[in-house]
Amino acid sequence: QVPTEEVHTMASITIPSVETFGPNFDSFDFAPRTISESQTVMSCLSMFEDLGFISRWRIKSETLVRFLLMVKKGYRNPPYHNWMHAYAVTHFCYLLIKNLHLHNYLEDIELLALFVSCLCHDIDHRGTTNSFQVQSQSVLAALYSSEGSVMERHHLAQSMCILNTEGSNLFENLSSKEYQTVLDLMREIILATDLAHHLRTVKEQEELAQSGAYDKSNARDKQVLLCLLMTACDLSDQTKNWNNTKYIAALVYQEFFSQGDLEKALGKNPLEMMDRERACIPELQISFLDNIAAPVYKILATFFPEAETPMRNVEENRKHWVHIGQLLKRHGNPAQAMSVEQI
Ligand SMILES: COc1ccc(Cl)c(-c2nnc3c(C)nc4ccc(C(=O)NCC(C)C)cc4n23)c1
Ligand SMILES: [Mg+2]
Ligand SMILES: [Zn+2]
Repeated sequence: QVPTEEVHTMASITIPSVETFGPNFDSFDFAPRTISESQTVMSCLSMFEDLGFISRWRIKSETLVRFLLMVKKGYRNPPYHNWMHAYAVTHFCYLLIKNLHLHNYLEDIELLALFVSCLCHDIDHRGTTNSFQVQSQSVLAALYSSEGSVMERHHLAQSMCILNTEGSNLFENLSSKEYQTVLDLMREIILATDLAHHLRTVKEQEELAQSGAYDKSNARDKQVLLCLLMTACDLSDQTKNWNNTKYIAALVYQEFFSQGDLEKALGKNPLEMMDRERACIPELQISFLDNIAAPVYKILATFFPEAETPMRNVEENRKHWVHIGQLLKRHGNPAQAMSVEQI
């Protein structure tokens, strides 16, 4: 259900080279959110082409364009979990494949599944958490709460719907065995984007990285690596410049505080990080970096020395939050929650 003329126009053009979108488009320091939203679908075409996916998997350009437009349309517009988040996450996956020579660690079909999962991983997100689905007894909770990872199961279901729609099935020219494999991989990868799942597997990721005994023929090793790479893509806004990090925090807390407002209206007590009256953003972000984001990029850099830049940038961003926190203590009333505009 995307306009046919738009599909034909975009499918008929020659796909621009990635350099069109910036000289260092393939460097870890490139911030994908500097690409305007109107250019994102075209630049996804360029990434598919540049990664060799179009010829390797015999993807028809009309099908690819329709798939990308359907995925983009599948995202709603909450402050953070919108199409631009999916685009930024997908761009980081492109950087990983280009800069870390992942072909020595993973099969081609696993890289395809990872890249497509990045595009789809948060589709139809409502800007609220899994626990909010259960608390508010949403339709999605009714469908999926018995298995957990409520939102992630919904993102997966929406992705499968698009792939099952005539004309937007990216994998139409894969063999039936390849087709089954890529869908199984997308299921694992998208379900792994639940932070609760990540927190259960991060220890294993660390041990595998430190052991130096990664074995490409070991299915579990490849699964653990894929989960690490997916989370590294999902949190990659933390690996860019301070301006980007500051902007992302404003978006994330707009989303969190809106959920907190809803929870108060429902007579529930929100978590401190969702309560605009209580949250101290610098403090919360320092603990998010320390407990969740920084370890991911440390482990990534342990696996891949070429991934040092993202790790260093996260450390840099933490220093900025410490500085902001000090300013707030010295000049602001510590009890007064910093408004997101003040960041
Ligand atoms: C990978 O999956 C997700 C899902 C949802 C979100 Cl919002 C994020 C995410 N992406 N950027 C951020 C930033 C800048 N700060 C965050 C602060 C807290 C949390 C959070 O969920 N804390 C709960 C605790 C039980 C882990 C998530 C944050 N986050 C990632
Ligand atoms: Mg998600
Ligand atoms: Zn995400």
